[in-house]
Amino acid sequence: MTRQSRIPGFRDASPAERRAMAAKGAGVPAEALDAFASGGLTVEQADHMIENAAGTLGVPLGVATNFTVNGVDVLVPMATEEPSVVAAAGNAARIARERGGFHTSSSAPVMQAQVQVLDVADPDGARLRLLEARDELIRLADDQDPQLVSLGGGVRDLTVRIVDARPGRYVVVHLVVDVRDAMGANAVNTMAEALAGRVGEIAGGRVLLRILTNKADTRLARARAVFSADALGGERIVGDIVHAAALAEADPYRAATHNKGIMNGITAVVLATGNDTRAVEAGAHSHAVGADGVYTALSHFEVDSDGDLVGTLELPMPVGLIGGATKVHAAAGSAVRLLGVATAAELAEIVAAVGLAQNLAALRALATEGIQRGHMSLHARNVAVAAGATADEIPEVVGRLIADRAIRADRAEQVLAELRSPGG
Ligand SMILES: CC(C)(COP(=O)([O-])OP(=O)([O-])OC[C@H]1O[C@@H](n2cnc3c(N)ncnc32)[C@H](O)[C@@H]1OP(=O)([O-])[O-])[C@@H](O)C(=O)NCCC(=O)NCCSC(=O)C[C@@](C)(O)CC(=O)[O-]
Ligand SMILES: NC(=O)C1=CN([C@@H]2O[C@H](COP(=O)(O)OP(=O)(O)OC[C@H]3O[C@@H](n4cnc5c(N)ncnc54)[C@H](OP(=O)(O)O)[C@@H]3O)[C@@H](O)[C@H]2O)C=CC1
Repeated sequence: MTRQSRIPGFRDASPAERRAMAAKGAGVPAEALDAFASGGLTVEQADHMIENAAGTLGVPLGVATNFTVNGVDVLVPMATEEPSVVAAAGNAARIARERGGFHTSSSAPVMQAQVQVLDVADPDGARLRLLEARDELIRLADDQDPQLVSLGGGVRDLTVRIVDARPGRYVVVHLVVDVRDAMGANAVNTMAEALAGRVGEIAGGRVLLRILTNKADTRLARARAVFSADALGGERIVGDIVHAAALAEADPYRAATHNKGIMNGITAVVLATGNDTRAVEAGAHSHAVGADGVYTALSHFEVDSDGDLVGTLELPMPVGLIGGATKVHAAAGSAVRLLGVATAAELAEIVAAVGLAQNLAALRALATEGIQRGHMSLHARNVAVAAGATADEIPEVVGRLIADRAIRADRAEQVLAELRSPGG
């Protein structure tokens, strides 16, 4: 069936209606999204997931509309506590779909583990001895995960670096592993630990660390979209968005905020699908450091020959559909069903598209009216609730805060007091 992510009336529906509309749009049974209603995790389940579990923590789960990725409509589950993130993603996706939506690609799902060797008398000699033993070491690593190998994954390469550090020179072996549909940390860590003894013998040193690197620059996801100048508001706004992005490329102070905007979208999808947000964030920020050692923007914006804006984003995306919490958390399972993805690569590419959308929405707001009007209008609901407004009172309090352009706690309390006073 054809999937439909452009759903009239979605924003004005109730959460239960939205679940039904989203399931219909994604072509999955309505009950596939039931876990979104309960949060998908009991305290008993939580007790099996982490140590000293004392409960669970609820996070809002929204669905971003309007996404088209590689010609297919996608409804995107986003877990976030921040107002305006889900609206902004849907807003940019609506603009992108005019020019065909997002186009994505990814490298093979390859992760790397590092094995650090200390006290090596001849690091250059050790490096070549390890490379001579490459086939033996790869076989030893692959033997640790026959299931992964049978699925078409397994070790793809073994490389050796010499790292000059303060106390001396370290020989560092990199095990390069195709982890298929897993995030891969457990898989590659098991392999790295299994290699340690033999690597130490061959190098003639003492093995210390044996662990995945989160600088996952061999596992990249990419997204590209064209945003029409008309839909963005004209040539001047396109130019100003390019200037806004250019500042992020040139200035680490702006780059950190620019990339935070990208991660607003990325982390929300990564969390919703039960993946490791810290791994993705570590990969993204390490990738944002250029060859010159300077932290810069992860995305790029330029103007095409038609005068439209072209946005591109490429970053490490170590996400999986197997392992970690992805399979045990019912709401994460629902999120994956909503997305309709069958491989980790498909998930990674959609996450990159959401990151680009999020970035464009923020840049457009910043290059035009500023962030506060759109963001703070949506944040006004939080301010009203924090001031003690009940469900019946929220719309009136929010309306007055926006009209007064004073989205502040003290003003919300004042408005509430007025509303509750006789004749208010
Ligand atoms: C907030 C909007 C979207 C309003 O934008 P708008 O133009 O006032 O909204 P609209 O009513 O014309 O609606 C346009 C589309 O936005 C979506 N939309 C609009 N409102 C809703 C809503 N209530 N619920 C659900 N969806 C909503 C929705 O997709 C809608 O189209 P539709 O599908 O309905 O045809 C816009 O101002 C925007 O995109 N702002 C950017 C907000 C943002 O980036 N927030 C992130 C938090 S700020 C931050 O942390 C990062 C930052 C900004 O510092 C990063 C950086 O500096 O680069
Ligand atoms: N630095 C970091 O980022 C670290 C992260 N972690 C955590 O590691 C966890 C992720 O580890 P990960 O290795 O993904 O999880 P798992 O070990 O749970 O899952 C991977 C395993 O699943 C099996 N498998 C079954 N089907 C597939 C398939 N289609 N594709 C790939 N593997 C398949 C494989 O073999 P088999 O059946 O033999 O297991 C594979 O080894 C996360 O919870 C993360 O938070 C842990 C340490 C460090």
